[in-house]
Amino acid sequence: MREKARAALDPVRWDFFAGGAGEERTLRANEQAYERRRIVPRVLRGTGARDLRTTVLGTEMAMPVLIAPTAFHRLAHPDGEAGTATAARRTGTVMVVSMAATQPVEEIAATGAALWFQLYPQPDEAFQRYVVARAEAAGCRALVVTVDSPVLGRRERDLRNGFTDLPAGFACENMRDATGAVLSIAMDPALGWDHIARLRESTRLPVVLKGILHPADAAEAVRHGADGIIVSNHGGRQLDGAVATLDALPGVVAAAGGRVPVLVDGGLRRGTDVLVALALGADAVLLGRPVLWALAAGGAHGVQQMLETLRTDLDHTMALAGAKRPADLTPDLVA
Ligand SMILES: Cc1cc2nc3c(=O)[nH]c(=O)nc-3n(C[C@H](O)[C@H](O)[C@H](O)COP(=O)(O)O)c2cc1C
Ligand SMILES: O=C(O)C(=O)c1ccccc1
Repeated sequence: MREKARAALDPVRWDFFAGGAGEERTLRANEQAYERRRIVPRVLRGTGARDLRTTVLGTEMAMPVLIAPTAFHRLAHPDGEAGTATAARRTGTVMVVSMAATQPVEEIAATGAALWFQLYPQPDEAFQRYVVARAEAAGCRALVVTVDSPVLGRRERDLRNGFTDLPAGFACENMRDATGAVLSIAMDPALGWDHIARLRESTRLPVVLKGILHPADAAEAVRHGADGIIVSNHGGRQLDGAVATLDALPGVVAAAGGRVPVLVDGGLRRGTDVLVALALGADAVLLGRPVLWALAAGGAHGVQQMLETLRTDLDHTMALAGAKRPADLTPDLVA
């Protein structure tokens, strides 16, 4: 799928989707962390047919894999976010809609997919409440608040290519205010935990903080009312040199202490990667670039094919490792 996407995409768009911050050390480290791990399988456990279904914060899913929020799907394929959502609906996968989506959340929701909505915390809290209300009204079932972006990462490929904004004819459709004007996504290094506490009070939806790496921040997140945590370094697009997410996962899981679900993203490419992340304590994982590659390669159908392939791969890997359910995946299965 990645090679098909590379062939299909304009090189500037390829660089935007593929690239990371700085030297791309963290981007590479995310995948390498999975390559380092080895599975220690159990035998003769009579798993029979596996059952990959799971429920996270009240949302049921066919497998413990969600679609990570990624910007600008219409730059990958004309099917756009609605195409990704159609694939999610057909495979029973949850899609996290990006605040930087190029279609309105109402149109994405019209596909019938189970959606969560991602938000960059906005210093204009009245506008933030307006966006949250819109996501709620469209039927989104959780808010994912991205906390690793006090400023935008330095993506050197984009700087070289002069890629600074969406081309003409595209817009961040969920950044429109009540008058229909499109506002810019603000990133504000002045924001602190009090902002999260107020956001928590402004919605009945579960609030999941995305971009936690330090165990002390996992504890702070729980203390400030977060309902879930996503261990993420933004796919290596924010702080280059940040720890690989798989290496950060056990510390965050220990700090969360079972009080809230812990999810992880970054570098997962195979069923074995999902197995390893779950064994090391994740309740579910998210996929970023694999979805973009599949969308670029084949639109909604490509994303559906990728998700079905991953599901088959995870099911097969679990059979070989002696696991019937996600809950059977424990740390002793990873060397
Ligand atoms: C092209 C691109 C755009 C992204 N846009 C967003 C975004 O709008 N909001 C967000 O929270 N994360 C965004 N991310 C980060 C992803 O949600 C996720 O953390 C990351 O892609 C996971 O790593 P992976 O691509 O190796 O699977 C983006 C990532 C990529 C590659
Ligand atoms: O989050 C990102 O990585 C990203 O590329 C993006 C794009 C547009 C607006 C905000 C973030």
